[in-house]
Amino acid sequence: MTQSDILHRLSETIEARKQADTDNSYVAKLLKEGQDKILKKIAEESAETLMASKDGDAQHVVRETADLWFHCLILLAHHGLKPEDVLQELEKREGVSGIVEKASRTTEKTG
Ligand SMILES: N=c1c2ncn([C@@H]3O[C@H](COP(=O)(O)OP(=O)(O)OP(=O)(O)O)[C@@H](O)[C@H]3O)c2ncn1[C@@H]1O[C@H](COP(=O)(O)O)[C@@H](O)[C@H]1O
Repeated sequence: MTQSDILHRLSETIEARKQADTDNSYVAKLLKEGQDKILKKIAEESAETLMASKDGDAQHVVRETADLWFHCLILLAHHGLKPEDVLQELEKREGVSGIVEKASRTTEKTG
């Protein structure tokens, strides 16, 4: 078992929470509240990550990024997606420099 398996296990838990009692589950409650509430949490956790970074506290950055990733997993589940979909996208991009990718987009527009 690798450490990255936690993303898979957590997404399975989140998926199962679609049927769970909202009184006993934070995830079930947030999924029930819907997209706007999930997006609000992501905005909050993003802002908290920015503030932790500006404070220069590395362990605080880790905790806030965990909150942010966790809420992004809930957003993916809301859309019927899994972390594997994002990991696949990152794999597709592997080895392609952002500078090269951006240049190819510019050429597409002007060419
Ligand atoms: N990883 C997490 C996790 N990270 C953060 N959180 C919760 O996310 C919330 C983050 O919100 P905030 O930090 O803004 O705290 P808050 O002020 O209480 O937030 P509000 O909801 O009141 O706005 C807190 O309630 C945290 O406890 C998490 N809750 C659950 N998980 C995982 O999800 C699984 C399922 O959780 P339940 O659905 O609650 O059983 C758990 O077993 C864990 O593995």
